[in-house]
Amino acid sequence: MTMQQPIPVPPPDDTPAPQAEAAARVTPMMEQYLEIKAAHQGLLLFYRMGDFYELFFEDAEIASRTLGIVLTKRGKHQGADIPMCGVPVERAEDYLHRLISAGHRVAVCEQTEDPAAAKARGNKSVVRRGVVRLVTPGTLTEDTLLDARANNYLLAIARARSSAGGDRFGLAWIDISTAEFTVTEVSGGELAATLARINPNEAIVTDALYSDNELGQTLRELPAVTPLTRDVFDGATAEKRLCDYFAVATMDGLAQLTRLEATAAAAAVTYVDRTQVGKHPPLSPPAREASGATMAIDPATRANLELTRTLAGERRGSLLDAIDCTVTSAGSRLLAQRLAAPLTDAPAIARRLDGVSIFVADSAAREDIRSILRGAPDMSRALARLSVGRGGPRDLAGIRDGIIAADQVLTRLSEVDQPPPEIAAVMAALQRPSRELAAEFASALDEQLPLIKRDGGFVRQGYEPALDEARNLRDASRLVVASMQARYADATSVKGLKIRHNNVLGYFVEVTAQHGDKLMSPPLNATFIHRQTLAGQVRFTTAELGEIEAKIANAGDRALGLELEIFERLCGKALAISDDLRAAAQGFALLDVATSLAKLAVDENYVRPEVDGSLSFAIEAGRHPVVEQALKRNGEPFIANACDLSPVPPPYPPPQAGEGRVGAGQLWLLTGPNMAGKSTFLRQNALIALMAQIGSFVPATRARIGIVDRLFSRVGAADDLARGRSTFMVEMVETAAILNQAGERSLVILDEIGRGTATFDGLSIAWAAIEHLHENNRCRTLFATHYHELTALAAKLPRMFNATVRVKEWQGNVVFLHEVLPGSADRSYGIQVAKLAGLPPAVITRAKSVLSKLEAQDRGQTARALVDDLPLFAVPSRAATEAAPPSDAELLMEAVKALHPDEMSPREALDALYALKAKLPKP
Ligand SMILES: Nc1ncnc2c1ncn2[C@@H]1O[C@H](COP(=O)(O)OP(=O)(O)OP(=O)(O)O)[C@@H](O)[C@H]1O
Repeated sequence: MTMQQPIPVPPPDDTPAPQAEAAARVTPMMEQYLEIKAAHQGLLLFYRMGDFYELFFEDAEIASRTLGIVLTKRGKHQGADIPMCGVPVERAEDYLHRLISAGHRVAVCEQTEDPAAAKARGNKSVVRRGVVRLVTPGTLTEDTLLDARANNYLLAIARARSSAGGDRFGLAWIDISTAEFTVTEVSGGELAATLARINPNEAIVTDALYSDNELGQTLRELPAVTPLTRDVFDGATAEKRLCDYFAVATMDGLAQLTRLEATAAAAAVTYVDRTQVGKHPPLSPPAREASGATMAIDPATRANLELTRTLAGERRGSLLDAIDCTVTSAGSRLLAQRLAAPLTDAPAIARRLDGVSIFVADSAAREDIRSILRGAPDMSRALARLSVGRGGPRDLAGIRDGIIAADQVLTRLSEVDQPPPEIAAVMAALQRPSRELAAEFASALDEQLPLIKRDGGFVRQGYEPALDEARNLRDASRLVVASMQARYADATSVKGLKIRHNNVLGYFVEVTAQHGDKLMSPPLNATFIHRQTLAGQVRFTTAELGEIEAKIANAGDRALGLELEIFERLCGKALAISDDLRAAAQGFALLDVATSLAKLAVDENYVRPEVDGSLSFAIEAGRHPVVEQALKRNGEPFIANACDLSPVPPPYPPPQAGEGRVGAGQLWLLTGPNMAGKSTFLRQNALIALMAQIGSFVPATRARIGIVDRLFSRVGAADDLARGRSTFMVEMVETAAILNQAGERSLVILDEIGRGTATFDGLSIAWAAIEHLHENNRCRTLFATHYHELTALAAKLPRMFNATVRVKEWQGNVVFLHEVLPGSADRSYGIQVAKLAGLPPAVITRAKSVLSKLEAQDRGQTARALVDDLPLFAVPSRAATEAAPPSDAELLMEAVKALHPDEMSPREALDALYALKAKLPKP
């Protein structure tokens, strides 16, 4: 989070001492600067001076540090040098980009009158200047400043304090580059997960909220937070401000908002208005998001699962990167949005899946549509730029090409047999934009278009007779200049005589120095009027040249004026149908996502998941989407594994005394050696659930998933020193969140909790956490651990099952098979993995001898003895004795009971015998 300190502004009635008076005198320009700066505290002021934006005082210091540009001085203020630095206007976007990325906000101040006009008012007059725009991270529209594949959200957060406890928050987020506008209301407990999902580039809050201690931590997670005065968040005027923005008498027809949502929405539009200084970017009416409509995923889980970024902050290696086969930036943005907010409504998910299925089945349609979309422009961002006056001729062409592409897509889609509702809706959206508009744009715009409209040259010959006439005149006059040059060369007998043009002299005659005198002497000096002598050349003008110059300038100005008029006219026509154009753009994005997910499903061999209202979680031959792709690149296979956390249908397992609640999902305890693939297995199941609920096919041969409403993960461990938390503290904070919040519909994955502390503390915490998850949270859970002692709990907890990842030992080395099977691991093979990692042989030998001594003391027995004694392991809802760990004899009995000799191969029977023997207490 970045904020700036205001620069020192002199007190208005500062009366300087006589001797200091001269030094303290403020120049008129500095006076103007300070006045503008005072009105834009907290922003860097880009103050236009000729071809540069200059920054002064602390702004200059910040900019020179951030941009690595030279810090100079200009004059004095109150006796001290004024630090200054500048950026050239034509490269301003590049510098803006870097400042915004560093979290700064910038006020762009332009000269609003011609310097000549200022001069006319008097010699000391300063050119009038005004701020034309505030550039802030959340309100960008320029392509160069935006990431094409990500949304750029501005988020307003409004809080309602509740005396009954439990604050509520209204959230409104806008992407002005695409006109999206969404609102929702959440509780304090849901705030962090919702902010992580929206992932805004800038948030606005009241001053009070900004300095609120409780919220400080949550806000600091955001890239930029801007505090604003209370009036922006005034609930009483919210409705009116929204109505003003949308130019309606009442908001009822556009959206039904709660007061808190309206407050946040009004704050957001007020800020947009302020930053665009009078321009009014069109926004879609606020779409209200129902609470619980999306899977809640807290920030830690998002980070741990590496959904859109890896833990190292890269897009490459994230789930999004692995599944993103989109061909347009709008499609890529939509996919990222969906991944951030998986749905919880089974029918809505099924509709998305229908849209994907059709293109899985029809490869020809899929590829044809993808190739049309590949060439289609980003219409929504073109439209947004046009609406705030920052568009260029290529944006108009973007609208034209978008409509043409819509026609091509429609033609191709009409061949698809029985399009499902989602695709039918896309087709309806693509019909909307006016075809006449595309035809008109096609006849108006040239083939090759400049980026900016300023210099003209984008209207097609033949589109407007008046323009053609002005251009002809301009061009004909240029021809006249060419013939004049020939004539002058003849008349003066100076072959090398040239007529040239520059911005200072306009058109002029140029000869080399040796011919200069000739033209300055009679009779030629009657025609040639000397203007300038340079080292090698002498320059002249003539009366005739002056006349022709005026003609060319007039015709050129007229042509340019006409072109700009045409631009505005076309722009107005596009904006008049902006709703239709945005609907079509959204249609493209939807189609891109559907066809790209279909391509992914086909290329990667994914299956359509069955998503329903049950509590099932049954995955057959599941794979990790990211690890599988990485292994594939190296030509290695990924070993698929099943996972079933579905409620166990009675009568299995054998009913427990007093235990009538077998309806909830299972808890799998996964043990296995290091490097066996436990984390991969845990994550892959979470990712499969997530992919299913965004409406994607999944890496498995079959998947049945009962809607997951919250996803929790505690995997990996990292210090959070910035927040002053150790690895273990981070682990416990995240575990606490899970134990406090997970419900029956949640999916929880926990990897090695307790490992960050002393063995017995860790084991105890893990033990108690499993009991709590099983008895109180009753959620579908995957729990990986190296504490093999925990497997004993399976005998007591009816919905807990042990699973292990198989390895083979071969010639003293460990071979990873990555197969997940029922059962438990007998050891961790940590030393073998350490050997693989290249620890010195002496260390390995020593570790082995220490291990065998420790094993002789049997840590498990000690633990169990401790466990028997401790009331800690009693679950509140059950009798303490029920949760007590079983004795060795009980363990053996359980293991024998679990054997089904008739279903075993001789090999499996032999393995089972060895496993039983391993369970015998060590002498
Ligand atoms: N199913 C699989 N098929 C193929 N390779 C796999 C599979 N699962 C894991 N791997 C490979 O094994 C490596 C280690 O996996 P993972 O990190 O999941 O192990 P782990 O059991 O969690 O280890 P540790 O206990 O040391 O954290 C992965 O980087 C991956 O390359």
